[in-house]
Amino acid sequence: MNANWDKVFQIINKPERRIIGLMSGTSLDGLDIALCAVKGKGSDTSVRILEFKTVPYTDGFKKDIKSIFSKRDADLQMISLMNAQIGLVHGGMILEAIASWGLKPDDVDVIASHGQTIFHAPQSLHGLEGYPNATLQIGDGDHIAVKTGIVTIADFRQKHLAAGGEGAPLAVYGDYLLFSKPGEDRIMLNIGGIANFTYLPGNGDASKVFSTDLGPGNTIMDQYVQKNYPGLYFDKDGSISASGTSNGLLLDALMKEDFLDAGFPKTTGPELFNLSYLEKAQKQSATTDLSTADVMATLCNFTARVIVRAVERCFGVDNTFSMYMSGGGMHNPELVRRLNEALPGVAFYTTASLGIDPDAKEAVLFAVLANETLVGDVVNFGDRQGVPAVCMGKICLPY
Ligand SMILES: Nc1ncnc2c1ncn2[C@@H]1O[C@H](COP(=O)(O)OP(=O)(O)OP(=O)(O)O)[C@@H](O)[C@H]1O
Ligand SMILES: CC(=O)N[C@H]1[C@@H]2OC[C@@H](O2)[C@@H](O)[C@@H]1O[C@H](C)C(=O)O
Repeated sequence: MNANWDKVFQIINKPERRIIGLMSGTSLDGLDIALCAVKGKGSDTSVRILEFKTVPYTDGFKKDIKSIFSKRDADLQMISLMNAQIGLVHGGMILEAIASWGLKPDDVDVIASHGQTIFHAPQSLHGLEGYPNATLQIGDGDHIAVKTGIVTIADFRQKHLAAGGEGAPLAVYGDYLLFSKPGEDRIMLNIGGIANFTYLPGNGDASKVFSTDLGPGNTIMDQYVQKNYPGLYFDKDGSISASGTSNGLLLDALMKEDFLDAGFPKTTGPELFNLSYLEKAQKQSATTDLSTADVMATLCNFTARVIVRAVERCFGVDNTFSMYMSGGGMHNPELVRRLNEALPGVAFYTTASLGIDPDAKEAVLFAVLANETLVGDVVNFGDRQGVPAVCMGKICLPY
């Protein structure tokens, strides 16, 4: 038997696995690295975060990724180069993180790598008849495995697509396993570049659990700040949006989009929600002369409205569920204020109160997915559309 498999079997047979979960999302701000101690499988999974850090991307690296990100006419050579480059850069960041924690690569059993999404194309977005749902994450797993010497599980979304899903949101699997609680209806809201949530009914009925993208997120706000406030990457603490006034006409135009009215589950990305989307809405509503602060206030309100509309669609006016937030948007007080105001009576928490650092949550979820691939039984949600019963990821061996 190839010695690599011996290593994999040893990992499978351990009572507790040390898994590094990685996430580098649509905000392109950096790589989240969560070293997790994972025990058990399925609903008996337990996770302790041993270490966590976000390693910021350099400006040059951001620029390289942006040159091929969410663009239909990206340079094929650059995509090929970046597939290897992202793997190498992530591998280097992981080695540095491991050393900074006083550990060695041998102390880590597995890396669970999301990679960098560069294009998300569900049928609902590309609209091309006869073509499947598609999504593309680059940052090759073999490069990470060889550079670090650690077994790497990567490229999780392709199996989800192959089994009939849209390749996202994958949060549903980990959220269900880690955070379901008998007697409490929960919404696990992640506000990253794109906002999404998982609904976890308190009666534990797996056939009702789902996870869905909602719309933006921070993505349009981030893109607008980067264009109009040179030197800034995002609206830190919501100070720009708090200084402006939300414009009703522009907000109405932004809310007019079929995706926002489509049923759950659904997925999207910056391929739809971008500065062209904003410009179109500004033209339609004759609000092209708004101040940048007012545009930011409206965009912040837009994100809040998108989330609130989806929550209301799920629960009507019944506000007896609890909301557990994660993702960078929960650090924006102006956005959270708007959510609190629009959803009175809803108990807002972050996943910190469930023992998981909200900034690490998505990285942790990939560690859980990798654990399931190694030792789990397939999580079955009743084979409904959008949540196929699959384990995911490709196993990349270090030598
Ligand atoms: N202090 C803060 N004030 C306002 N916004 C913040 C703050 N901290 C983070 N953010 C927002 O959060 C974003 C990063 O969020 P996060 O890392 O969760 O996104 P992501 O994982 O890249 O996206 P996705 O989940 O869509 O893939 C930043 O770009 C910024 O918009
Ligand atoms: C294609 C893709 O990378 N989608 C991401 C993105 O970021 C948030 C939202 O859009 C979500 O659908 C997904 O990530 C999370 C981790 C998920 O799959 O659950």
